[in-house]
Amino acid sequence: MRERLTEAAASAPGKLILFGEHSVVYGHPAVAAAISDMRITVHAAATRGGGHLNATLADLRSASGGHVSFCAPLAALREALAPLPPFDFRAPAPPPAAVVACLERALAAGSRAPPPPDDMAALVPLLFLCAALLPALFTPQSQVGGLELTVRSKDLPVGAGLGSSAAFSVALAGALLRLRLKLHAEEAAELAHSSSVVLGAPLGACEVPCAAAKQLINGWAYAAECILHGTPSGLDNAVSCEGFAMRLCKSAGNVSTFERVRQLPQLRVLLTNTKVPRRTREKVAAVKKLHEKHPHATSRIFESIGAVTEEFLALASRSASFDAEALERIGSLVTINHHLLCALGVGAPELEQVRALTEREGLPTKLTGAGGGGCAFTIIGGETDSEGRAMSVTRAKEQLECCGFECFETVVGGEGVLWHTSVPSAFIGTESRAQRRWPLLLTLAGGVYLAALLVRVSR
Ligand SMILES: Nc1ncnc2c1ncn2[C@@H]1O[C@H](COP(=O)(O)OP(=O)(O)O)[C@@H](O)[C@H]1O
Ligand SMILES: C[C@@](O)(CCOP(=O)(O)O)CC(=O)O
Repeated sequence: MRERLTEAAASAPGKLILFGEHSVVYGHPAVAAAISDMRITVHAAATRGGGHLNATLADLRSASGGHVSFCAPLAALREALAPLPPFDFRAPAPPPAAVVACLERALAAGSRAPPPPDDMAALVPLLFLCAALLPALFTPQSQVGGLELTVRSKDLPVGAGLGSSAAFSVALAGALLRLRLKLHAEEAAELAHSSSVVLGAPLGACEVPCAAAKQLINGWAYAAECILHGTPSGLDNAVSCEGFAMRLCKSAGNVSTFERVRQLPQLRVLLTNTKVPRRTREKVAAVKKLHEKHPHATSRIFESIGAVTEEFLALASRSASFDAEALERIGSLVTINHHLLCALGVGAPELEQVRALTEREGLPTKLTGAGGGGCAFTIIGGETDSEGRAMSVTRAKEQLECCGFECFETVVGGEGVLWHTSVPSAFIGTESRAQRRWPLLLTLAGGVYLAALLVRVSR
C-alpha cells in the first residue's frame, strides 16, 4: 500500500565565487553569488503505508553503475538508528562522529549490499536529514509509513566547484522541512511560512521560505555539509540558501561572517567546466604549504586579492547597472585575481587554455573555487549587450566546446532556496523510456480488450 499522505518539493542553486577564494582562508574578504538557473531539486513524498525509505539520486553516478539509489525497509533502519538521541529540529547542529557511524551502519543494515563509498557519501547526509527533520518516519505507528525522495539536478555539474553538494543539502533540507510543516500545522503556524513571497515563471509556482524557515534550512544544510566536507566555511550553503550575492570574511578565530550584498547589478557570465577533477582540500593544503614556505610573499598576494574583492564590491554598490566602463573595470579585476591565484599555484593548463581562448576574443576570465581544474567564468555582459560582444561570446564558446569543455551562459545572482507549489520542471519529462511506454501500452491493451468485448456483444 503506497497511498500518498502529502508531498513537498524544494530547489536550491549552485554558487560561483566571483572574487577572493583562498585569500578568504587567511582573513580577507570573498564574494560569491548564486547561479539561480543551475539548481538541484528534491521531491519528497510521505506515504501512508509502504514501509520503505526509497531514494533516487537520478543525476549522481553510482560506482556500481547507473545512478545512486537506495531502498530500505523502515523497520531495519529504525532498529539501527535506535541508539541515536532525539534531534531537536529547531537547533541544527553538525553530527558528532558517533552519529555518522550509526547512520553508516543503518545504511549498510538496510540494504542488501553496503553502498559503495562514494554513494555512501551522499546517502549519509540524506539519512541524517531524514532523521533530524522527519523523525515520524522512524517512529512506529506514526501516520508516515514510508518516504520517497527524488533528487534531480538541472545543469549543475557535480564536483566542479559550483557548490553542487551545498545545493543538494539545501534542497533536501528545504523539501524535508516543508514536508514536516505540512504534517504539523502547529509548527507551520509558528514558522509563519505564509509570509513567503510567491514567484511565477520561469521557475514555476513557488514560494520563498520566510527568514526563520531559511535559517533552519541553512543550519541543517550546513550540518549535512559537515558530514561531506569536514569543516566547510559555510559560504556555499549560505549562498545557496539566501541566493543573490554574499560577502564572506573569516576572523582570526576562523569564525565566518556573512553579509548579503544588497544590490548586485546584472552580470552575465559564461561558465566553462574543464572537467578536470580537483579536490578543494588538496588545493587548500598546497596553498598553506606555500604560505608556510614564503609567508611574506604569499601574504602580499592574499592582501592583493582582498583589495580586488573590495574594489569589486565598491563598484557594485555604486552602480544600478554595470555600464561598459564598469564592465571593463570588472574585467581587469577578474584578470588580476586569476593571475594572483596562479601565483599561488592553483592554476591548471586547461584553465589557462580557457583564459587564453577567451582573452583572444577580448573576454576576461578567472578560475573559480579551489582551482587546479573545475570551472572558470568569463564576463560576457551586463544588462544590455553590444552585437560585437555577442559574436565574440559565440566564437569563444564554439572554440571552448571544440576543446571538449562544457559551457553554460548564465546570470549571476537570483533566488536561493525555493518551495515549489507545482511540479518543478526538473521532474517533467525525466521518467525513463520504459516508464513513458507504460501508459501507452496500457491504453492499447485496454483498447484491444474493449474491441474484443464489443465484437462478442455484437455477436
Ligand atoms: N545532483 C546530486 N544528487 C545527489 N548528490 C549530489 C548531487 N550533486 C552533488 N551531490 C553530492 O555532492 C558531492 C559533490 O561535492 P563536491 O565534490 O564538493 O562538489 P561541488 O564543488 O560541486 O560542491 C557529490 O559527490 C554528492 O555526494
Ligand atoms: C579555496 C576556498 O577558498 C574555496 C573553495 O571553493 P570550492 O570548494 O572549490 O567551491 C576554500 C574555502 O573558502 O574554504
